[in-house]
Amino acid sequence: MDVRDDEDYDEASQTEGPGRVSELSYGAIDKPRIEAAVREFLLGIGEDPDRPGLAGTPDRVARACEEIFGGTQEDPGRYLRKQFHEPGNEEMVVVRDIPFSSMCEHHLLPFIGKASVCYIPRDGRITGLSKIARCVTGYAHRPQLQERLTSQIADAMVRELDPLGVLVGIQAEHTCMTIRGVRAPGAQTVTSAVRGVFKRDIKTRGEALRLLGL
Ligand SMILES: Nc1nc2c(ncn2[C@@H]2O[C@H](COP(=O)(O)OP(=O)(O)OP(=O)(O)O)[C@@H](O)[C@H]2O)c(=O)[nH]1
Ligand SMILES: [Zn+2]
Repeated sequence: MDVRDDEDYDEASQTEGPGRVSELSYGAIDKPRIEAAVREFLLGIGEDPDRPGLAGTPDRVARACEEIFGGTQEDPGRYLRKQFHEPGNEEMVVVRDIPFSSMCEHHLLPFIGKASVCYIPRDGRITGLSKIARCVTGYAHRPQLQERLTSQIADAMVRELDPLGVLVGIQAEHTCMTIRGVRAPGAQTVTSAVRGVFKRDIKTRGEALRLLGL
């Protein structure tokens, strides 16, 4: 069985329900199982899964799931291990407005937005800029909560780079709040995760928030 290797994986929140552990292979996409479930789902909403328009749908959804949830067994923090050394550089780095889409774990509906990551390297220990965006995308490829996504990115930065500080901000629109339920289109959820010097130093945090446009 594949076991997720990221340290901050919140096992406690994943243990609800009967017989889960024996049935689960974290991060493995079992396409036949998804196809069977989609067929059941179509029956559940009163559709005929064999009508021509829907005949290919279970396969399509299974392939879409590979794109949306694929790679969840890998640690997205691994991207940050591509590092460079600029001795003495302890200046703020900001990668702003990284677009992402993720799936809300409560409704399995997308939430879509932008993530911004700001950090201050410790003695010039920096990572490739694209690796920060890859890390965001990696954590987004799971059933998620926006708050958890935000913290996981910040914690991966701390773990892999040991920076002086990290601030992650995410702004997203949750379709579970727009196309159903409360139906509040346009409502934006903003979350932040603050680590290290940004936690202690209000002036530095203010500068970071300004650069992040938050
Ligand atoms: N904190 C947080 N809540 C989320 C996120 N995504 C969805 N939710 C919320 O999860 C909650 C689930 O509430 P429930 O009462 O169990 O579900 P529900 O009956 O479908 O709730 P409504 O959406 O209010 O109709 C809702 O308030 C959602 O808005 C997220 O990323 N973070
Ligand atoms: Zn939701």
